[in-house]
Amino acid sequence: MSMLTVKNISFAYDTQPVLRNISFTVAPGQHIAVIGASGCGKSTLLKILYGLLDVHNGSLFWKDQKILGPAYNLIPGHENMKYLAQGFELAAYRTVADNIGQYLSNFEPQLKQGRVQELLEIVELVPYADTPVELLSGGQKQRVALARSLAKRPELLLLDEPFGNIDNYRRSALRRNLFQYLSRNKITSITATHDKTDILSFADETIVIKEGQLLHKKNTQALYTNPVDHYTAALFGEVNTVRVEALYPDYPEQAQVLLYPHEIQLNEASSLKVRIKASYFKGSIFLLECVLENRIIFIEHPHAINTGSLVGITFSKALIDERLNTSA
Ligand SMILES: Nc1ncnc2c1ncn2[C@@H]1O[C@H](COP(=O)(O)OP(=O)(O)OP(=O)(O)O)[C@@H](O)[C@H]1O
Repeated sequence: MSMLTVKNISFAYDTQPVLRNISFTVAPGQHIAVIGASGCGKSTLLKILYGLLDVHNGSLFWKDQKILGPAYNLIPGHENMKYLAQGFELAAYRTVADNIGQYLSNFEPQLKQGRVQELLEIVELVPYADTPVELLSGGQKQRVALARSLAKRPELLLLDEPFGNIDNYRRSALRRNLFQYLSRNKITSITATHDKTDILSFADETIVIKEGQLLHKKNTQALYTNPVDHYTAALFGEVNTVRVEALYPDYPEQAQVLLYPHEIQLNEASSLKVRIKASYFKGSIFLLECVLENRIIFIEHPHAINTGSLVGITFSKALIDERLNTSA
């Protein structure tokens, strides 16, 4: 049974539609990512799910209960959910521990203290328990807000760019802690994000929004592995559109395929040549910017290649067949 059902919802702040005919369901325990270009409507969707905005058309349900917006519901926000907004607010002069425990009952102080301690550990802020929030960095504040959103054990957690301000060093550990915690406690989550690591490692399913419309809701691995449109594939990083016939003359002239940079290899023997424009160091690999038939493509390679060199490239025929069948 689905926990959340969204049926054909549309929304506009003024006359310009922001979300159009969005429908999907969420099963208990799922972790869902919402991705899409900046301004496509991700934050707006989360606010609607939480009941902070009134939909113009359609309806949404928490289990069997209709989710009502502010026009029909005096207390904004749904009691079984928690929403962590991008512009979260904390009590600046109160300590980290006070902020995290802000909405917890004071009837059983020991219980409350234990809970706050557990949350401090998840967001790795134990040494800052007694520090006033105003003295923290932006990323530390974000971690306090995240801990506070977990405090009352929501059934569904709605996260808007939850790791936006957090440095890479902390981000990976925090992300692992958080999703382990959510899974262990059977908390369902919907995360709006730009970060492909959030998506690929932690989202069972991904919703893709383009200009206010739902383009896909799919298993994340399937969505990445079989890219069907350039917009979606590009949300995961660089992607190339390649004319198949350029390498395999048996294919129809107009056949094109989407290939990630790691799916194209340099090969001296190949008759299909690219001109190297630049090599970008990416840590474990170099990203080569190349010109193929007057278009820019990106290729991953273990080394840098001299700018201006003409090199052969190749890509797997089996992969092409798979891609062409998928997009057919
Ligand atoms: N309060 C508001 N009043 C009027 N227009 C708004 C308001 N909030 C957002 N918008 C507009 O609605 C559209 C969707 O905004 P939204 O914040 O939902 O996008 P987003 O996908 O979350 O973007 P980002 O990834 O940049 O956070 C944008 O065109 C935005 O300018």
